[in-house]
Amino acid sequence: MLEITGIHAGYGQMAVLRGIDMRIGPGEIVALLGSNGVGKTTLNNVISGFIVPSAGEVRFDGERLTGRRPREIVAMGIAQVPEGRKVFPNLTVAENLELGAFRRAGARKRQNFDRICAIFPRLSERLEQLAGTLSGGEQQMLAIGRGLMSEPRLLILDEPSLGLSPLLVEEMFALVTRINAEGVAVLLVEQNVMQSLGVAGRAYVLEQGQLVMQGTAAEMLADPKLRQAYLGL
Ligand SMILES: Nc1ncnc2c1ncn2[C@@H]1O[C@H](COP(=O)(O)OP(=O)(O)OP(=O)(O)O)[C@@H](O)[C@H]1O
Repeated sequence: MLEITGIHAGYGQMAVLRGIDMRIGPGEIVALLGSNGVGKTTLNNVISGFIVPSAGEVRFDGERLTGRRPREIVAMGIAQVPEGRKVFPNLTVAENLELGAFRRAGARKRQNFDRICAIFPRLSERLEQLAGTLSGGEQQMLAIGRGLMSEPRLLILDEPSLGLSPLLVEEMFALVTRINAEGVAVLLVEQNVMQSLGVAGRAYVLEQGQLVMQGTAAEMLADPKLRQAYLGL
């Protein structure tokens, strides 16, 4: 479904991504693992159209995404939930969700709204609350809910577990599985290696702008290099 080929990208003179090849199939959960500053967010922004790569291309269902505007990419079926719970603090939960549905009207919008309330009961109990007064975990759920309002076939989650308490981290990963069970493919960008490999079918490891490891979650977990470098085992 998503095919990334030979992507090079950076900021000005600084090269960040140096030849990335990646595939995500329909209905998969794929984890993109790597420590701080290796280029994970940069790759997300290339997929979402916020950064134009200097070389390579991204295709979705065979159609070229590279060079398209972010809103066109959303309309094609890819939603990105950026790192850091970027909700509109002075709008209510319901209004934040509505904003995610800019390309849907009427009955479809209502259906999506109801579906998201069913996935996130915590949000459905707080629809009229200002988003800025939600807890950190609730804001993260709202950001994901807003992404789902555009009915994506691929949802990109950038560090959804960041800053959450251990219990909420568990809940977040369970939510990822639930969203995926509804047919949405997920690219899960995470530093939380163990839990990501618990829900993902496959994973890639990014180091200094290059993919250094890839395989099924089971292969990754059994790999001595990964265990040592990322799990300290
Ligand atoms: N707008 C920008 N201008 C210049 N450099 C940038 C910009 N955004 C990111 N960088 C740099 O690009 C490199 C990769 O950043 P990126 O945010 O992609 O990493 P990351 O793997 O997502 O890290 P983290 O897990 O810490 O979010 C870093 O060295 C960062 O400082």
